[in-house]
This record gives sequence, C-alpha cells and structure tokens, in this order.
Amino acid sequence: MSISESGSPHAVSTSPTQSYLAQVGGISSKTTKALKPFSTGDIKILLLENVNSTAINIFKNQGYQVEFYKTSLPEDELIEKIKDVHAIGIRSKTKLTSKILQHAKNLVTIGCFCIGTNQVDLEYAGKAGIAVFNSPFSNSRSVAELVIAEIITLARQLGDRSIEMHTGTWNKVSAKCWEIRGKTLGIVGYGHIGSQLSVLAESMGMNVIYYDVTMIMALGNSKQVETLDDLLQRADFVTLHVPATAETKNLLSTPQFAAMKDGAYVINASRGTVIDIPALIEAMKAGKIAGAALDVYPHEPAKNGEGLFSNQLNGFAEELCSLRNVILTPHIGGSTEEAQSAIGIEVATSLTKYINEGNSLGAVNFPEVSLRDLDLDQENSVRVLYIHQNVPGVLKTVNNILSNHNIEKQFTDSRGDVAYLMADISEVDQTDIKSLYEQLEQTPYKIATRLLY
Ligand SMILES: NC(=O)c1ccc[n+]([C@@H]2O[C@H](COP(=O)([O-])OP(=O)(O)OC[C@H]3O[C@@H](n4cnc5c(N)ncnc54)[C@H](O)[C@@H]3O)[C@@H](O)[C@H]2O)c1
Ligand SMILES: O=C(O)CC[C@@H](O)C(=O)O
Repeated sequence: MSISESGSPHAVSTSPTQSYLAQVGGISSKTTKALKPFSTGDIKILLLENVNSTAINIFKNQGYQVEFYKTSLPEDELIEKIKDVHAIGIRSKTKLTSKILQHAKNLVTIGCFCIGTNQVDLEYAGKAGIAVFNSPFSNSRSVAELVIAEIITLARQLGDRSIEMHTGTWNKVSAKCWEIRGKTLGIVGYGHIGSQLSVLAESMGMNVIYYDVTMIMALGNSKQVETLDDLLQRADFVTLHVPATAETKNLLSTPQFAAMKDGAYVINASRGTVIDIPALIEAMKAGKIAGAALDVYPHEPAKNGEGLFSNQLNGFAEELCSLRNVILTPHIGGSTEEAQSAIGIEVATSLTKYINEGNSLGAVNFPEVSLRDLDLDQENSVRVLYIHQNVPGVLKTVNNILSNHNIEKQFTDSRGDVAYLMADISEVDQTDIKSLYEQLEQTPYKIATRLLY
C-alpha cells in the first residue's frame, strides 16, 4: 500500500481520541501516540475460511472495513477480491499462489489464522513486500489432545465398534485390542506439537522416542533417536508432526511401512503430503499396519458438505474408507473453541500492529523489525516504513532523503533478498510528507513505502 493509493497523505488524524485508545487496548498503550495509516476506515480486510469472531472484533474496533466469508473462494473470485484489499486472513485451504498474489496491488499483509503457512507462496509475498504472519502454537495443544484420543481409539478399535453399533451389530471382542500403557510412541518432528504430545503420552504410561532433523532437548523420559528408521523399527505408534516441505513429501511410503513393526499404527495430523496414502492402504491390506488415523489429505475440500471427500478429490478415497480401523477426520486437529479464539486474537493483533505501526515481529517471510512507540506529544513525527531490495547503497540513499529531519530512531534488518527499514523522524512539516514519500518511492531498489503519522 502506498499513501497515494488511498487518498491524500494529509488526511490523517495525528491525535487519537480517548475512545480510540480505549478500543485498541493492548495494541497501543495510552501513553503513546497511536500511529494510523491515514484513515483506518480506508483499510480493507478480506477474511476467508470462517476466521474466528475474535479477529473480526479486533479489526472492526480499529475501524477497518471487514469482508467475511465462511469458506475459501474459487481462484477467479479470489483474484477479483484480492485486487482491492490491504490485508487478507485465511486458514489452510486458501492457496495464495504467485498467480493470485500478482493481482494484489494494495496488499500489505497476509494473516494465516493457523500454524501452517505452506498454502502461501512466501517467497513471492516477501519479494512483493507483503509480510505474512501466522499463529505458531495456539492450536498445538488441541492437536496433541486429538492424537492422544486417536492412539487409544486405534488401540481399542473404537471406530469400528462404534460404526458396528450404529448399524445394529453387537461385537464384543478383545482380540488385537490393547492398553497403551508400556507401548512405544514414535514422534516424527519434535516441535510445538510433537513435544506437547510427548508429555501427555508419558503421563499415560507410554514410552516416547522421537526423530527430528535438529537436536532438541528431550522432555521427561523421552529419547531422541538418530534416524527415522531407528524410530520406525521400535515404535508401536508412529505419529507425524513435521511441516510440509520438499524433504517431508512422502516421508512415510512403502519402504518406511515395511521397516515398521508388524501391527504398528500410523497417525498423521501434519500435512497431507507427508504420507503416501496409497502405500499406506497397501500396507494395511497386507496386515502390516493395524490401524491409521488421518486428519489431513493431499487435496481437501474448500468448504463443508456431503459427498466432498470422494475419489474425484483424492483417487484413493473410496478404498481408504473401506478399510477397517481407519479413523478419518476433516482436518480438525486445531479446531477447538480455545484454539480458534486464541488464534483470532493473536493473528489479528499481529496484522493490526503491522498495519498501524509497521511492527513486523513474528513475520514468517520478512525481516522482523520493531520500533518503540512514539510519545503522545511527538506531534511532528513521522514513521517511515521502507521495504527494499537487499543490495548495497540503499541506506545511504534513504538517509540522505531523511537527512533534513532529526532521525529519532531507526532499525533495519534483512531476510534473503528483502530488507525493511523503520525510522521515526521528527520536525516534519505536514507539507514535507508528500515530498518525502515521493522521493522514497523514486529510489531504485524500493519495494514499498509507507509513512505513518
Ligand atoms: N491437523 C491440524 O489441524 C494441524 C494443526 C496445527 C499444525 N498442523 C501441522 O502440524 C505440523 C507440525 O506443527 P508444529 O507446530 O509442531 O511445527 P514445529 O515447526 O513447531 O515443529 C516441526 C518440527 O519438525 C521438524 N522437522 C522438519 N523437517 C523434518 C524432517 N524431515 N524430519 C524430521 N523432523 C523434521 C522440525 O525440526 C521441528 O522440530 C505442521 O505441518 C503444521 O502445519 C496441523
Ligand atoms: O485451521 C486450519 O485450517 C488449519 C489448522 C492447522 O493445520 C494449522 O496449520 O494450524
């Protein structure tokens, strides 16, 4: 976004009212000047995928214009909508590819109201000066609890017994039904979710081993193993908690299932690409794997509805559904009231702080830069936000442009090809602002400029 795109740079309120300060609460403190990007009423936010009402409230309290949809949008509709907005909030279903993002001429920031950010072309967004935020751990506990439930459900074949009862069949069996006490849980990926799960599993009497590409401190009595194969050979239950990357694609496939114990169980609540589902089906049919719980799939429907989980979407769907002791859930690992409400607050706050103050702490694709707030009495101060290509000589040019004013504070950082400079300058006449903006916009390595005051 540039100030010229949304009206006059002079149409700015520099002295926040008491009611405004009361509304923003944690976002700006009472003793500091609330910076606003011209009129906050000009800011347009598009929220998809039923993002929680806590987020809508935060945005509305800021005075932003909010357009809300319960579902994701088809590509052509999304391209139309994204042309106009300054921020977009999504969850895991909306793919923000370069094809879509190239139409987003006013977009300043993207909020992923979830943990995963693989649905966004992060590199393209960074190079276009769009900061992406997520919620790194607000739903981790919910996922860990779901996995605990699935471990017991698989061990006791609860899914099958329940389906049988629903269809009138009484089938009281104990064969191949187990306690989980004393069994070994193998966790692949010992990050926020994996480590939380480790603590819960141990408290229920399980032995925990884990494999991770980095060395991570073991919680409780758990033990890190050196190779994935090591884990597969020893675990009774294997659960996946890694991100979707090129390295984790089909992390479990035919050779890995073959390496597992006979009668082991598999759980995947990470991303649908991490497990080769047709290979899992074969391993289950061969009796090698005794049960599986899947929450994520290579292709997932954009909305809720009957008949959407079909062979048309994923060629294996019918065969998978026909197998016994398979728990299938519609990507609900993080879907609890607690998690969604916390994520709504966390991500909406990050977006608001970035839009209103330029503070990029927590961005996943972008230099993380923050300046302390301006005091209320710093009336003639302007905050310069300047995103540029990370090449030599830029700072010299920029500071030359700012040099007629007092630079109160300045912070710059880079990440890959992109750098971000924040500076508070004082003694700025309102009439200077337009000229400052134009000079910064004309610099050769500029990606985006915003001036807040
Ligand atoms: N089902 C759901 O609703 C749901 C909810 C939240 C998160 N998730 C997904 O769960 C996954 C894990 O989330 P998290 O918050 O614990 O992530 P995290 O970043 O905290 O932890 C991931 C761990 O995986 C490790 N790792 C990366 N590549 C690896 C590899 N090739 N082999 C072994 N370890 C590897 C990392 O070092 C890290 O410790 C993500 O894919 C996330 O998108 C799903
Ligand atoms: O809520 C969602 O759509 C995604 C949940 C989960 O996969 C995440 O990445 O946090």
